[in-house]
Amino acid sequence: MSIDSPLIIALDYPSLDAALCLADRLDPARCRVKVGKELFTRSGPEVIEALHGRGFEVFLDLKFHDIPNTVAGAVQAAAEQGVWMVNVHAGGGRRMMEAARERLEHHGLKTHLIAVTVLTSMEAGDLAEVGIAEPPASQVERLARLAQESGMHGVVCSAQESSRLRELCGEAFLKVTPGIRPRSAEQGDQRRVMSPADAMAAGSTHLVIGRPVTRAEDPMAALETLQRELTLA
Ligand SMILES: O=c1ccn([C@@H]2O[C@H](COP(=O)(O)O)[C@@H](O)[C@H]2O)c(=O)[nH]1
Repeated sequence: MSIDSPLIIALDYPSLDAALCLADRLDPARCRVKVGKELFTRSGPEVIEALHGRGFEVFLDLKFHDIPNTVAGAVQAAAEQGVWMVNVHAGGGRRMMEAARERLEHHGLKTHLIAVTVLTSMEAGDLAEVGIAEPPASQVERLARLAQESGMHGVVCSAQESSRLRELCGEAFLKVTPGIRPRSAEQGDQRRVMSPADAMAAGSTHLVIGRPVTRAEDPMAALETLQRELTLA
């Protein structure tokens, strides 16, 4: 199935049952779902099968970052499970990203392959502490350019960088943006945030939303409000 919605709901739950409990209330024609490190580490490939069985397109967000051969193998394993999207860290460098892309091409695997630039939880001080003097926006641009040259289909960035990346990398280059916060929502550990409507206006192609929906008192009502705000309802 191929859907138009930009929404990707992050199923950050500590068990398969909890994740499927929300998934069973979602409509796979109106959103995609994301499986991240916590859920995948607990449930393994079973969760992917269960979500596919319910008709969802799945973004497997494991942010691979290792030597090129290891990352290529991991990306191949993800793609062979039929996920819609998988990601690596752009900081792993050109050879790592190229090895991942070439492996998918070699096996005719059509999974979207994207690269994480700078985590949306990071701000300038965090980058400085790990030896990066550039502000987040410049580091994101540098890594997005490298990701595009290495054949990635897009990047994970914050929506604050989407409009600049639209100019730099073009409309078709995917800008998958977590750190989405409706105005009333708590920021939590996120630092480079934006509201859903502003993120779309800025050029994000996909919005990743976790806690504002999954931790809401009424997750389905929170999602409805979001869809109405984006005129997707
Ligand atoms: O830079 C990044 C990359 C990935 N994420 C993931 O997105 C969701 C966001 O969840 P919220 O609850 O809406 O904050 C989460 O799964 C992260 O692992 C990110 O936030 N930033």
